[in-house]
Amino acid sequence: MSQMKHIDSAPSTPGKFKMEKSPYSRISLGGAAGFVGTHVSSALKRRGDGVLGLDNFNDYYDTSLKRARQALLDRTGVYIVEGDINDVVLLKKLFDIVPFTHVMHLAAQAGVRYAMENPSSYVHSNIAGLVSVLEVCKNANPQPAIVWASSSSVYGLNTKVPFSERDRTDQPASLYAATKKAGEEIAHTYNHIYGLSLTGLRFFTVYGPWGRPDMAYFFFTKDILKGKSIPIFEAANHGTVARDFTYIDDIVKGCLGALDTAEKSTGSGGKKKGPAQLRVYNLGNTSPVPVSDLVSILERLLKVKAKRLVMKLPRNGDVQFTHANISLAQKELGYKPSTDLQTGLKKFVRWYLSYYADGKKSPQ
Ligand SMILES: NC(=O)c1ccc[n+]([C@@H]2O[C@H](COP(=O)([O-])OP(=O)(O)OC[C@H]3O[C@@H](n4cnc5c(N)ncnc54)[C@H](O)[C@@H]3O)[C@@H](O)[C@H]2O)c1
Ligand SMILES: O=C(O)[C@H]1O[C@H](OP(=O)(O)OP(=O)(O)OC[C@H]2O[C@@H](n3ccc(=O)[nH]c3=O)[C@H](O)[C@@H]2O)[C@H](O)[C@@H](O)[C@@H]1O
Repeated sequence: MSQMKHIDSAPSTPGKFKMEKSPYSRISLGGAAGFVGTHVSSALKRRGDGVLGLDNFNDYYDTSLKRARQALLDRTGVYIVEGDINDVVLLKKLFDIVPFTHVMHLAAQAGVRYAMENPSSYVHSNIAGLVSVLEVCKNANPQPAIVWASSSSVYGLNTKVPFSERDRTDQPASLYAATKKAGEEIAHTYNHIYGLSLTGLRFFTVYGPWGRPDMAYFFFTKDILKGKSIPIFEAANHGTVARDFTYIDDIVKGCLGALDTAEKSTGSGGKKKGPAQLRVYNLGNTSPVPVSDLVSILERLLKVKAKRLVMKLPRNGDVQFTHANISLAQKELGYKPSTDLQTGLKKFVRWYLSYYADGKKSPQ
């Protein structure tokens, strides 16, 4: 019942919620109050697309940050309906109000290590939730094109780098990775049986302003400023632990490229032009940086020396090294990341210091 109350409060006519500006798209954005969702929603809105957000505002991390992102989006004209992607009645109602041309599906239980604490939240959002979204999309007329977030974690224990889309993804190191891999297989099924157009994006460790407090660059910043020690994982084989850290603005461009090149399905009554798209792309940065170097950059930007606690990489779902081959996304989506880690972290730190400056908010 409470879900219905939320949707009843969604505007059903254009106003703040403008959806009808042809030739622009009408986009349903799941996970809009999340880190990536906030940036993608506002970029879409800025260029004239209609966006309706959906988010359940769960408390995996500080909900006040999600509410602050919501307030930011509200000012740009993006409305977020509060509800769960597993609520099929709610989803159908949204599709009745708006004939969406595209679905940008970013809602998920993110985070690699938390999967050991709360495995069922991953099954709920990343498997059951994805199926709910696809069930509703399959029955919608017209059928929307779907772009959704997979993850670099699907490469799992594969050590052949850089990872390209054709490489093996059958050795996930975490339950999170397994649910993202399952999502890719589920996408295959809905494309095969129902002709849904589906594009999966394997993001590589995204960072930037309005980011996620559970991610290392974010809580390292908080703890360095507090003078607390930070655990830096070192591989048992003494090899480098590194990530292909990717700045949020580059990821946004990749998402928009994927939406713009996604082929719309024709819906139940229409004639299909041919087999619907089923695509998957790496969205990374091509230059992995050791985690210890990330800490050095933060030290310089914050002008505080970190208390480093170097420890053996625990078996906690983390993989040792990620590196994206992005040539496919470059060719087909026009994806061209342009922000290096130093520049991107500078923007993050500037945001962090100003966001928490007034002392009324504190990072949790
Ligand atoms: N940030 C990264 O480094 C990264 C890397 C690879 C993949 N991804 C994927 O990209 C997507 C966005 O990630 P993010 O970093 O913005 O994470 P996020 O946690 O900030 O955003 C996800 C949003 O989805 C919402 N949500 C979760 N379960 C929901 C449900 N059942 N119903 C409705 N809303 C729900 C959450 O409240 C949250 O606001 C996720 O699918 C994530 O797995 C992120
Ligand atoms: O690219 C991806 O697919 C994944 O990127 C991130 O996962 P991760 O790369 O593990 O990001 P962090 O949790 O921020 O960790 C970054 C690095 O810091 C290291 N780390 C983390 C925590 C810590 O206490 N110490 C430490 O050294 C990790 O081992 C890792 O190498 C996101 O959290 C996932 O949601 C996402 O799916």
